[in-house]
Amino acid sequence: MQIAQYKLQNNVLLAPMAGVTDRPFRQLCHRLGAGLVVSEMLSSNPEVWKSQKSQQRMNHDGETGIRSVQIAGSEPHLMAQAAQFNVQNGAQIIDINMGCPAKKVNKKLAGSALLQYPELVEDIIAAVVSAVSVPVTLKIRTGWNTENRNAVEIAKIAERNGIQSLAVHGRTKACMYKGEAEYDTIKAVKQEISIPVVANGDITTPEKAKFVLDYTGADGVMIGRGAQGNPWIFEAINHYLATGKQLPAPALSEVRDVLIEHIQNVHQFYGELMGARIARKHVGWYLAEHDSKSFRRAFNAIDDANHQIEALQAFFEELAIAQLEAKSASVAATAA
Ligand SMILES: Cc1cc2nc3c(=O)[nH]c(=O)nc-3n(C[C@H](O)[C@H](O)[C@H](O)COP(=O)(O)O)c2cc1C
Repeated sequence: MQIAQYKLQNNVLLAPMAGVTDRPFRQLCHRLGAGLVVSEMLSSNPEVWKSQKSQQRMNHDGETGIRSVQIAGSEPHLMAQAAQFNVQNGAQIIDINMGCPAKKVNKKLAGSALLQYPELVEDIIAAVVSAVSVPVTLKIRTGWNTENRNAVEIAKIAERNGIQSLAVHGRTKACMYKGEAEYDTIKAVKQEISIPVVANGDITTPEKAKFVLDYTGADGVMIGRGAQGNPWIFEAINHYLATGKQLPAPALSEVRDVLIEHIQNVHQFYGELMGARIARKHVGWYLAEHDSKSFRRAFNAIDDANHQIEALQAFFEELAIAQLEAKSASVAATAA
């Protein structure tokens, strides 16, 4: 997939997720095969740029891969200013958020609330596109609610105002995250515009990614929650799309090494205190599928990097021993 001058390394993208796709996680997903990673959203309100959270979100020092930065807001001139500011700060793509359903965002008429106002959508896109020389992409939902599913109208506005790629989450704002994503609207969008279309929503397996690509004709897929604690999903999908075959799940030792490297990077980037909090979230996601409730409870009480790493090492050692014991018990049972 090509976004203006940028040829992506593949068509499986990481979705922006505030509170999840922090810089260390994005870098990890990029290293493990995501075709493009998009930053968590940044408000267009310059008053909040000085906050520690915004400063960290704006820090691109040493970031590898194409730096796509998402902005959210509702006033065209502020959105244009935010786009310029982020480009000066290192953004190589500006992504506009018209998909977020959060009350806090929607009550300021930003995120998916904008879908109710196509004229304002056009003004924002035109202002941002003319303010920067880098490609501008857009992320939307299928509409505000079922009665107003206007993704095709918004897509046409986006294309004629210079948007270079459009990601569509197959739910309306009213759906929030309930029910299942639908892909008919994404298919209709793809048929009506010629810029790249990226399908998003409930893609959590390689088979689902293939189904959605085939069904919608989209140019790429975007993975959100399916990547939480599972940065291997990009490689798994890419491999399946290329060969029709499944990759084996990562070995326990690989999960351990990647998770520990990730947690070290989180501490390095965010510092001890905030790092410990962010690390807890990610560890919870990585270990959700293991029998780890009591470990996670204990882990959540640890607040320094070294002890967090030591605890993870001990957890994986125990898990490896338990797996070996289970294997030899099953071999013994078969032999008996
Ligand atoms: C915790 C969380 C935070 C999110 N933050 C953003 C955001 O900052 N910007 C955005 O455009 N979408 C955001 N989204 C929406 C996702 O990008 C994506 O569209 C949605 O999760 C559906 O994809 P999925 O089913 O693969 O998760 C967020 C979703 C979640 C679950």
